[in-house]
Formats: sequence, structure tokens, C-alpha cells
Amino acid sequence: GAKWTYTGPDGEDHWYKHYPFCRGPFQSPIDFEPELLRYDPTLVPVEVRNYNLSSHEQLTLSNNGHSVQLSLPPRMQLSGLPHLYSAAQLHLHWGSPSLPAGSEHTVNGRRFAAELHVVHFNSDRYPNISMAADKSDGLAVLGVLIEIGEFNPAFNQFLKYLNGVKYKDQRIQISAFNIRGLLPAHLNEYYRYDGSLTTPPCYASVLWTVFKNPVTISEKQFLALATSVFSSSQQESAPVVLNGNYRKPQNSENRIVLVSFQE
Ligand SMILES: NS(=O)(=O)c1c(F)c(F)c(S(=O)(=O)CCO)c(N[C@H]2CCc3ccccc32)c1F
Ligand SMILES: [Zn+2]
Repeated sequence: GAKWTYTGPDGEDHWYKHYPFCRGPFQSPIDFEPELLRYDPTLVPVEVRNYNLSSHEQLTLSNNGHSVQLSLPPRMQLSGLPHLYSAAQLHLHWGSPSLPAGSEHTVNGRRFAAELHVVHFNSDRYPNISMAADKSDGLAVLGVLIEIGEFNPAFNQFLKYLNGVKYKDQRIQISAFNIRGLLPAHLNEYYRYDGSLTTPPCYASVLWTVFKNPVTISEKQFLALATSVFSSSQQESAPVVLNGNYRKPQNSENRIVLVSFQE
């Protein structure tokens, strides 16, 4: 598809020109402001299955020019949602060294340092993510807010390989690890709403679950993420560092955000 970026002439205010859904309804991310939140006692803890991958298994870590992403096997599943969802990939959004606030979702206007997304597709109804990506009940994405603090050994299981995917279109095989370690300790407190992909083609196909409790990575880990990855390919003369790869909060259009917790 047409190229798009986070700044400049192909930045988010121009996405709609090639990707009309980016100007459609139910866009993500949004700011979780108190007036939108409604406690829903029927929201059960998220259950993950087969997230504890064996280190004998290999996963593909790649740089697609917009983020670093890790491929995930479809036997990793989410239950406790309206359908069964199978994992496809995870990726990150982050800030820059000078502006270390790069999460997509914000909480009452607060932007976190980064945000992890674990993308799943509705495997009750669709055979793979490409068939599910543009369907209203197609995707479920787990969002994990990330703040700077304690070193995080789970994130290091893939951050330590970033130098292998410095440039756009580079990919390497890495040993699999327990993906559950990337999520917060408790999966019972989260924000839930109907939204979209936060990148083109911006399909309104995502059931969002953003956990209330952030996880931490260290300053060193954050800087590795914010300085080691380029959106340009190795062949290009001028390397363009990839950071600030987050979309601004979209109009919540009086959408209700269900929450599984009471203040
Ligand atoms: N923030 S987000 O979770 O909305 C989100 C992204 F931010 C993002 F960058 C990607 S991508 O595939 O790396 C690049 C553009 O699709 C996807 N990719 C998903 C969506 C559609 C699709 C189809 C096949 C494989 C992966 C994806 C995504 F779901
Ligand atoms: Zn994302």
C-alpha cells in the first residue's frame, strides 16, 4: 500500500487520502478520560493460553519500518472474550530520547513511555489475520502501558536482538520465550472498547483490551528501543531513526469505555 509515516507530508493527518477508513468511525487510540468510563461487573479476567512458548521454538523478529514486530504462533490464544482469538504478532509504540512519552492510549491525558500491542484474530470465524483484519469482529488487541522504571527481563528477551533488525525489512529468527512475562501480573483490571487499527488501513475491526496496570522497562531498555531502530532501509544513504511511532488520541465520539475495575 501507499507509504505512510508519523510526521511530515505522509503523517497521520494525511493517512485518509490513501486509507479512507482512517477518517471513519471508531478510530483508535483514545484518551481514557473519567467521563467515558463505565464499570461493567460482567468483565471477567482475560485468560491467555499457550503464551509460555518453549525456547526450542523460534519466532521472527522484524522491522517493518513502522515498528518492531514479533510473529506469534496461532496456538497462543485469548479466552474470556466474546470469541476465541488466536495470536498473530506483537509490536511496540514508543517515544524518543528527548520526549520519552510514546504510548498510544492515554489515561486522563497521561501518556506513558511506550505501549505493547499483542494482536489476535477471531479464530472462531476467520482462518488467519489477513481475512480477519477488515471485519468488524475480526481482531482483539491487548494493550500494555509501559513506564520507565525497573529493568524488565521479559522485554529483554527480544530487545537484546534489536541490533539485528536495525533497518526496515530486516528480519531475524529468535528463540521463543514466555510471552506472558510481557503482560502485567494481574489481567483482571482493564479498559475495554470497540476501536480500530492505529495504523493504516485503520480498519474499525479491533476489540481493545488495555490493561490498567503498567509494566516497567529500564531507562537503558527504553533508550535501546528509541535509538536502535531505523524506519529507513540499509540501502538508503541517510538513516532515519524510528521513534515517536504513536498515533494521537482520536475523537471518542461519546464512546463508552467499559472498565473491569472500580476506582
Ligand atoms: N496498533 S495496531 O495493533 O493497530 C497495529 C499496528 F500498529 C501495526 F503497525 C501493524 S503492522 O502490521 O505492523 C503495520 C501496518 O499494518 C498492525 N498490523 C496488523 C493489523 C492488520 C494486519 C494484517 C496482517 C498482519 C498484521 C496486521 C497493527 F494491528
Ligand atoms: Zn499497535
